[in-house]
Amino acid sequence: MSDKKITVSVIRERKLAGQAISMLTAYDYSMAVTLDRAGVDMLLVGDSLGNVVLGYDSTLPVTMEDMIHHGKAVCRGAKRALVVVDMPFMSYQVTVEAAVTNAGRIMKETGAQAVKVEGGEEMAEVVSAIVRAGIPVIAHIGLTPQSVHQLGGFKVQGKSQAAAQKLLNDARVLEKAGAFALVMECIPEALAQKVTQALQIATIGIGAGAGCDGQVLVINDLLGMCSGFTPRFVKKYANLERMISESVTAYIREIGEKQFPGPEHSFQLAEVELEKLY
Ligand SMILES: Nc1nc(=O)c2c([nH]1)NC[C@@H]1CN(c3ccc(C(=O)N[C@@H](CCC(=O)O)C(=O)O)cc3)CN21
Ligand SMILES: CC(C)C(=O)C(=O)O
Ligand SMILES: [Mg+2]
Repeated sequence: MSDKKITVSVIRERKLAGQAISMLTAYDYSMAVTLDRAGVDMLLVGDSLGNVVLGYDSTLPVTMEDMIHHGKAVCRGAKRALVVVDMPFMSYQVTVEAAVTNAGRIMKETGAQAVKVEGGEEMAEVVSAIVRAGIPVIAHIGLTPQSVHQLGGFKVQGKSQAAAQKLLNDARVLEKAGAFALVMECIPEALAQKVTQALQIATIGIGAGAGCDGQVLVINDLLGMCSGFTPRFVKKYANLERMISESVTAYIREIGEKQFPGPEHSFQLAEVELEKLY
């Protein structure tokens, strides 16, 4: 594996070559370093940090300052992976001008290579304006968590013929608007496959089946570090919560038993110096 920086052109070439694309969320420096070294292609500073890092029950309270703060940390750790920062709720929905200004702030202040925005055809103008400013954009359709109250909950999208047709149309319009990739969240596998075949740009699925050009997951879900969040699309590759809990329990016990710190963790004073003390 080459350690050259992944660019938007590399992602385009991967789609054409039929080579799978891997993406994971990261919210801090040490996780970014670890995932980057493991070879993940793209790191998403997701607004899911609202849930996972900040403890909100949705992504709606997340601010530009939150995204920039965590985006900077991730960019410092990502040598090879392409870093994408989610635009937070209300940073791009009010006016096209504000959307471009905020996308520009994210690029200037974090060093990310792209931004991501949620929404279908209604976001085409925003996407093309940001792209015109020279900023690569990933679009995001299907279950768009910033619209959870309009969607009426976290439910699979595109299940009726009309809803599926709208998503296919949204995808085509967003490609035309200049998005270089498309995240599809919680939609039927056959629909995601149809969209993937219809587009020249890469599709990245989360709960959208194996027919996408790539996959994304929230890192805490994959590692088993977010108790209680178990939608169908999550595969737990580890149980870090248990490992952390067992490690900390051992630490507490060893403190009580004077097992920690041992001599190897402590600094010694020469006997002659000790004798001089009065
Ligand atoms: N830890 C975490 N992981 C995520 O993937 C994630 C977040 N947080 N926060 C922001 C959004 C919210 N997301 C969610 C939240 C809930 C479901 C969910 O309950 N899905 C059901 C659908 C059930 C149905 O309609 O049949 C599922 O079982 O997958 C899906 C995505 C995805 N994002
Ligand atoms: C789930 C992914 C696609 C996302 O938008 C996030 O983590 O915020
Ligand atoms: Mg998001």
